[in-house]
Amino acid sequence: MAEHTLLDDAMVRLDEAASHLSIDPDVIEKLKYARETTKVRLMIRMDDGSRKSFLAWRCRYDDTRGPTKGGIRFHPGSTADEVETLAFWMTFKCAVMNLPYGGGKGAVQVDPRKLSKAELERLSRAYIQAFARILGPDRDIPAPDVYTNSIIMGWMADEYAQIVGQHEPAVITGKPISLGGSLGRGDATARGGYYLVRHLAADLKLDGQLRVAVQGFGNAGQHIARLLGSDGHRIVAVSDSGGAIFSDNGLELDALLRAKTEGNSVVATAGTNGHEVISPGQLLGVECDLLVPSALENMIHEENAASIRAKLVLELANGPITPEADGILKAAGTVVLPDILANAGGVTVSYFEWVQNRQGFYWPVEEIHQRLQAIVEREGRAVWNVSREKGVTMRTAAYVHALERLAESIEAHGTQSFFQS
Ligand SMILES: NC(=O)c1ccc[n+]([C@@H]2O[C@H](COP(=O)([O-])OP(=O)(O)OC[C@H]3O[C@@H](n4cnc5c(N)ncnc54)[C@H](O)[C@@H]3O)[C@@H](O)[C@H]2O)c1
Repeated sequence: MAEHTLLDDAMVRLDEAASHLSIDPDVIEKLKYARETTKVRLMIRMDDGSRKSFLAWRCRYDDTRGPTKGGIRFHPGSTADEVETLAFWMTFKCAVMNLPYGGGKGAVQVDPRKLSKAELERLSRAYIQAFARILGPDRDIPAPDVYTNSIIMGWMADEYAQIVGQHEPAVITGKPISLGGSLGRGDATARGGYYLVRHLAADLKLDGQLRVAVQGFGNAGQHIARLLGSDGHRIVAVSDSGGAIFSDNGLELDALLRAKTEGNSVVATAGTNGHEVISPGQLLGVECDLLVPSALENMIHEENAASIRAKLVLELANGPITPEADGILKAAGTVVLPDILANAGGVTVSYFEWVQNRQGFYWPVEEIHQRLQAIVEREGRAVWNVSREKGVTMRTAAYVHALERLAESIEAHGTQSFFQS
């Protein structure tokens, strides 16, 4: 039997959305396949003088609505299937938020924790050397993703500038502020999700202090814990790749953040402040109102979805719930705020960074937050309305909302009926 890929799962969502709309078959034909996916081997010199090669990809999935936009992931498990699926999701995410972008994504199959800083810099620059002809502020604009960060984006922007012979900060977003990055990019992904939950709280019948569990404690996970914690909500469980930690009275966030800054897992805080170690599986079953998957894709699947007790799931990670698990959560009455809406704050502030780079005029952080909040609330409300009107989940509603926009753009180039008339 053919292997069931991540992209197959993504197509299930596309077909489901299409079944609620009357759109031209041309649109589906265009969105079923990536426009281009380039695979290369990056060869770098290691500190010990040896050479080592790493597989790398860049996918431009669809650029009908604008230049392709999407992060670069450094992960040992990355594959072409994962890159294309993430690029497909970016296509829909940008359309949900009405950003003038298509979707793209990139990855290097590497465990960056095993590289020295100098090796990491050489690898980041090698990525840009390999893909410079695909990239550009009007073609394809990368950003950070799992295990990449603003320092890496700064090296990459510098490498691109050296290749094209001029300053071109808008080619990449998520840069350090001093190199043309935007204020507010650091916590944008979590902040977008936070604004979404706040905006829909009354509709979702959320009231008072929430109990929150956060799976994955990197950029997205740490910031959502901080934002919700500062509103008085109780973070009762968090996990990272080293394990999970729980406190019924609420975890001490400063201790968790300190552990991460010192390069440790959250489990290093066990035994202090009432923190106790639980298994990663137990985290999903913790008694809470809100579960925030903020790690990797497919973490919530057929085998563990039934253990979830949260009433609401905010998908800060991309694709953390499989279609089978979606069905289980729907049957249990759990509302899922889907990735393409819930974590779109990151790409939205990336868009602001690109706009500021191009206009050469930079906004204060308050303006970034206001603009982000306005877009999240506008599109979050639109998706909520589609969900009510069509009686579908928030995920299907988000896909329907995005697909309508994509269809309009694709159809504007002419459809079968146009060419036959
Ligand atoms: N950073 C962004 O702007 C952004 C934007 C949109 C979506 N996302 C998505 O959010 C997710 C997290 O991204 P990030 O930028 O926070 O990455 P990150 O590398 O900063 O953090 C990832 C976290 O997940 C943890 N993790 C890995 N395997 C785990 C496991 N098996 N169980 C529990 N935790 C595990 C890691 O230890 C780390 O704490 C990804 O799906 C990413 O695509 C990020």
